[in-house]
Parts: sequence; structure tokens; C-alpha cells
Amino acid sequence: MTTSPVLTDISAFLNRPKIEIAGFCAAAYALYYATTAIYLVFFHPLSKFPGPKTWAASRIPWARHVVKGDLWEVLSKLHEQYGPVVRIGPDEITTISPTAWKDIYVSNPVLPKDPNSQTPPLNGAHSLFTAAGDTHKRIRNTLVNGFSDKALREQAPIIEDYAVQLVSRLQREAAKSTDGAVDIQKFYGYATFDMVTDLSLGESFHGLEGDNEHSWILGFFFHAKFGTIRNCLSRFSPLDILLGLILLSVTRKNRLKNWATVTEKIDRRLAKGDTSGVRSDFLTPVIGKLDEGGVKGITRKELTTNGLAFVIADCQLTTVALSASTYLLLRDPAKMKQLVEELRGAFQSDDQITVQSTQGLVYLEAVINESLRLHHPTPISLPRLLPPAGRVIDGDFIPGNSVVGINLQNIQNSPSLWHEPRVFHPERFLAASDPRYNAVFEKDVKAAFVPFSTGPRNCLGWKVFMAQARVILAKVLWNFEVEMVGAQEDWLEQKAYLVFEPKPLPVRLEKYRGGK
Ligand code: HEM
Repeated sequence: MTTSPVLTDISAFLNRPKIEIAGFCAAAYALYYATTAIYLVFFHPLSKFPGPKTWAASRIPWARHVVKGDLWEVLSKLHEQYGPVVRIGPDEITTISPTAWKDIYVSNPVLPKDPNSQTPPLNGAHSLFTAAGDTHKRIRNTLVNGFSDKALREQAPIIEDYAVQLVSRLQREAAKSTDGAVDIQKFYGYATFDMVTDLSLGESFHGLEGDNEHSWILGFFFHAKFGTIRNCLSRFSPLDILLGLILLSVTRKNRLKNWATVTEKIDRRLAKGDTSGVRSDFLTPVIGKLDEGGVKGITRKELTTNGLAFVIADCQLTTVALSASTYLLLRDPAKMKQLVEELRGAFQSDDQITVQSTQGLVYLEAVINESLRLHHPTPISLPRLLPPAGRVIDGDFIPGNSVVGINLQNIQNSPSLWHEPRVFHPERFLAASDPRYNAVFEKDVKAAFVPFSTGPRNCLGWKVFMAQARVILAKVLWNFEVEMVGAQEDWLEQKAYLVFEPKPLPVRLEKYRGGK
């Protein structure tokens, strides 16, 4: 039998010195990499969009900044250099065009989230954040009534009660602090954690009463970081699987314990049944809609996953937003004075400050909006995957299977859309008829400000957030004269992994002696 010439060639090749074989393989890989890069940069359907060539050729530059936590900052510079639409990866573009909101997040059929931006749930039960298609619709339809205006009115006592507790705790902290400094960011964390655990799981963790639950809050920020890096590595599989396995094994004990705690609380809450009229929370309208078949309502596991997701979203984002508002006001005493005058003019005593009574305080609302604009708690892109046929987005045809998104922080801070975008001007959000409004703000493109996203996947909890932010800020600034400790010049320079990483915000608090 004669040996085939191909096999003879292969066997001759394999008999060459190992160093030569390794060199050949390296050269072949380099050639493959170079030709792919040339294709991606010059011939790929996305090559018509501007952007750095290195980012078009490979995911590595993008991934480097995800891991460093400064992607939001780098993207902002790229938009200034290249314009409203920038190619930031071989298959991804980002836009800060306000007219793109509708095409990307609202138009039918709704574009799915980019799967690479999602950490799959460990137990298979989706939260609203990770669910897709009909599962998302079913879960959202079941939970939505817990977030209506009516539901919020009934939930208000829970929010108000913890805001009262926050003021007492701050008073105690200020009294016992040797240098008078209190890290207000930490206590905002406790207050929002207590509020949202009560609303989502039926009982609070009592963080404001003791310090025992701070590890949960810090754990959420750690998981946001881990999740972001894992999702980034899913572009370089199997690195994501490896990282996942290592971290999952390290955190396994803790996760199981936390899951058991949350499940136990949800079970206890469900056992209480419909408590409307006595006490309302996010679960009140869901009682009776449990369906283990997952056909109509929601399964017990899904309810637990969603309960935990609400806790994480609220506790992290609301804490970051409240800390940013406080910091920005402290840096600008004239704006702080405006707000304090509005609050102390509206309320003679602390107990008048409620979810309802803080509605319509225009300067307070302007401060919350301007803080969200300047320092969005999640300065991320909301990436969506195009169908294979592609789609026209904002007048441009985007080829199939590309990823497109709007970065919340970038669109809210672009000099092309805002007057002095990095300056704190709550006045820009006042009505044009308000004497404090200035015509310079007519340059602002308000359609760019969509901090809770839009369409069927917009934020379910935005009204809850606004209620918490109004009541907490109003109570703290009504009750205390607040002063910053140190200059804290670079406080806004924060790393972001899905969420801005918390930075301590030391303040001095002195009790306000006015009022009743
Ligand atoms: C400063 C506060 C908040 C901001 C800026 C914010 C922002 C957002 C944004 C931009 C999205 C869309 C995410 C995406 O498309 O990938 C979202 C979704 C969501 N948010 Fe919020 N959020 C805030 C607070 C809250 C709170 C307090 C809750 C619950 C108590 C909440 C619950 C949710 C849920 C469940 C979704 C997923 C909705 C869905 O996909 O159907 N958020 N949020």
C-alpha cells in the first residue's frame, strides 16, 4: 500500500525541529489575525462608521477599559473626537443621537438585549433584567401592578418610616463621631436597603438599627464588578467560563446562604397573603398569581430572583444617586441654599415631609434630575442586538447581528447637546417661566435625557426611586445643616462596573433648630 503524498508532507513537517513548527504556527496565526483585522477595519459592513481602527479590529481595547472601569469616560472622549456615532468594536456601534432612542428601544419588533451583556441566572429563574421575549412579558405583566401610582401611594408609609429612622441614625452618628464626620453615603445605603428589602421581601434587614448588614451592600457592588468583567470576557470564551468557575466556587457558600435568607423571607411574606389595607409592598398585587407551570403568572423561584434584583437595583442606584445629589449641592452653596429655602419654606415640621407632600417641589425635582444627568448611577450603554436582516436606526442602515446602544452617561453629558454639560445647573430643568431659568439652557436637547430608558424594557422602579430620593433628601436637608469634610475635589472621578463604585462622602451634620 502506498502512503498518500499529503500524509507524507504532514509527517515530514512534524519531523522538523519543534522551534520551526512553533514559528510556523505563530506566523500562520499572525497572518490570520492581520487579514481578519484588515477585513474588519476596511471591508466589514460597519467600516462606514468612524472610530479608532484598533477598536474596529479587535475587542481588546474595549475590554481593557471595561476592566479598568473607565469605559464611560473613554467613550465620551471618542464621541467628542468622532461624532455622535462611533464604532467601538468589530460588531458594535454606540450613538448619542437623541432621535435614536425610539428606533433602538421602542420600535417593534423590540430588539433583544445583547446576550454578551447579560450574566445568566445561576438557578435558571430569570429576573426582569435577564428575561427575554415572552418570559419577560409574562413576568413584567405580573409584577407591574406593584409599581403603579396607586401601589406607590399605599407603599409610601414604608419609605417615610425608614427616612425618619435615617434622620435619627444620622443624629446618633454625628453625636458619637469624634471629629464630627459621618460618611453619609454609607447611611444612605442602609436606608435604601431597609426600604427596598421591606418592599421586595416583606421585611427589612434593619441596617439602620445596627451595622450587621453592610456586607450585603458591599457584596452587591462586588457582584456588579464581577458580572461586568465576566460579561466582558464572554467575548473571549472560554475565559468567562473559567472566571465564572473560580468565582462561583469562592463565593458558593455565601451565595447559598444569601439565597436561603431571601427565599425564607419571600416564603414568609407569601404565607401572610394579601395584606392590602394594612401594609402594601411590591408583592401585594402578586399574591394569587403564583403559577409553578410558568405559563401565566410567576413561579416562586422567579419571584425570589426578582425580589433580590429589586433589592440590588434600588440599594445600589438610589445610594449612588443620593450621594451624588448631596455632593453636588455641597460643592455649590448657592444651589444648596435654594433647595433648603424651598424645603424649610414648604414644611414647618419634619412629619409634614412625605412621599405625597414632596411632589411638586420644583427645585428638589430639578436637583434630582440634574444629579442623574451629571452622574448617572449606571453610566453604561444599553446594548441591543440587531436581527440578521439588519435595521434602519436613526436614518442609517445597520447591518444584521451588529450591536447598537446608547450610553446613558455620554448622551447626558455631551457638549454637542448640553450647555456646560459638566456644570451642576438644576435650573436647566425648571420651567422656562421660572425666574431662575436662563435662556442659555435653550441649547439643551432635553430629549437626550432619558435616565430610566424607554419602551417595554424601561425602568420598572423609577417612581419608587423618585419617591425615595425626594423624601430622603428633603428630610436630611430639612433636619440638618450639612457641610462637606475636606475639599473632595475628585469625588466624581469614580470607576464604574455597571454601577459607579461607591466612594465615602464624609460630611458634618448639625441639627437645624428652626421649625416646630
Ligand atoms: C437612580 C435610580 C434608577 C435608575 C437610574 C434606573 C435605570 C434603569 C435603566 C436605564 C433600566 C434599563 C436597563 C436596560 O435596558 O438594560 C432599568 C431597568 C430596570 N429597573 Fe431601574 N433604575 C433605577 C432604580 C430602580 C429601582 C429603585 C428599581 C426597583 C425597585 C428598579 C428596577 C428596574 C427593573 C426591574 C428594570 C428591568 C425592567 C425590564 O427589563 O423590564 N430600578 N433601570
